[in-house]
Amino acid sequence: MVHQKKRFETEIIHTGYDSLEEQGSLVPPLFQTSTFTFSSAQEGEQRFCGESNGYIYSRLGNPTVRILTERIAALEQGEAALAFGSGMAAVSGTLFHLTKTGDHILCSQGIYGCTFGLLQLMKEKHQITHDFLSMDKEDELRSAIRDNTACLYIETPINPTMRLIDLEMVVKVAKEYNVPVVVDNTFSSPYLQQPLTLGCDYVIHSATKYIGGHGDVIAGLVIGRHEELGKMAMSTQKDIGGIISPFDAWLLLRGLKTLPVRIDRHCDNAGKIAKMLKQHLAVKKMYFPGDLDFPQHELAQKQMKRPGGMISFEINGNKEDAQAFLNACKLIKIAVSLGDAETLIQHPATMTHAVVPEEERLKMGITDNLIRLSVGLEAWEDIWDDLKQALDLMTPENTAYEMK
Ligand code: MET
Repeated sequence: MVHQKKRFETEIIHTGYDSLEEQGSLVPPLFQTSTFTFSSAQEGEQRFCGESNGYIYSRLGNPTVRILTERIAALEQGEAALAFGSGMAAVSGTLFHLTKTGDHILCSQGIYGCTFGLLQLMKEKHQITHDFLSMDKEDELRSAIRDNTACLYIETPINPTMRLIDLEMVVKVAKEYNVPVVVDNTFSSPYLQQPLTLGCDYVIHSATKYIGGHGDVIAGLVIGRHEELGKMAMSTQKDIGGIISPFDAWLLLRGLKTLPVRIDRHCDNAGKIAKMLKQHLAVKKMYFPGDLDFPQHELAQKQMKRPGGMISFEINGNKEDAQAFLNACKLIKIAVSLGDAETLIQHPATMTHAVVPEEERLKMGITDNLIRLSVGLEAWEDIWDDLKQALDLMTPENTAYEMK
């Protein structure tokens, strides 16, 4: 199919698929098959040695997965994409692709707990070391890049503190040293932020979150240059095998179609909830890029189309108070993950970032009273009513302890 570039909201529905090539089926077919038959032994031989094009086996390629990867590559404005069985398979695939024993990875000061765990593993097994850096000053960044730095690994917004990294600045410095920049774009989705257009080299998504959007898939995506991803496919997919299932790719294609509509609604709801949260006495600090007092509000406006649907906040009190607050929520579900229709709330210190040692966790800004909220698609008034009744229990006259 000749691909003529259209606007984001159109590409997300049409790219990579022509219904007339599939008997008019409006929706891309689900090729739920492990293997593909050859018309002859010779054809099998030709496919294995690359002399003829065609599918062989779903670990090496699948038509439903191909539509997904072509579509996400177009949305992130990359040349190619790979789909993995989880966000962490996408992270580990990318980092294993970019590093060798003895290398160094420079990370944003704050990364998802399991990514932190992966870096520990890479250090123990392959002597691949890492450092964390706020990356808010050019000179500090220059001094932190070493001869053996294999890549910069960045989350922005950072899970769960919502701190941002100025990608334009980071790319400028990284290019001086010829170091690739990898960005986990999960919190924004390609609708709000497209790091490759700023010169970053790889974008990663936990597609489990906003891209799937319905809480029914675990998957990951990597977008980047054709040549590099081709090599990554040969190692991390052909040989290590962390691929997505065709059904999960099909579910992601289904979820993806409504991404712009969903994200706009997530953003609308989050903006309203943030305004209310900020005024509540039980809320000590709030971290939301759309808040005028958010220290990086200007950067958010420069780098992101809208501030997103994630809010973190500290409540007055300690870990037990934070847990009591979560327990008092009724409509809002206590769960990790994010980007679903349902509003989800979680306690990073004991859940998503529980594996990070306390000292490191505090350096990342994850205190015991920090709470992360993934604002869902419900009526914002109902989300707020639920938060308010739980927060009201935390005010001095009516403390969490009375609830217990
Ligand atoms: C297994 S814990 C977390 C899942 C997900 N990455 C989150 O941040 O919520």
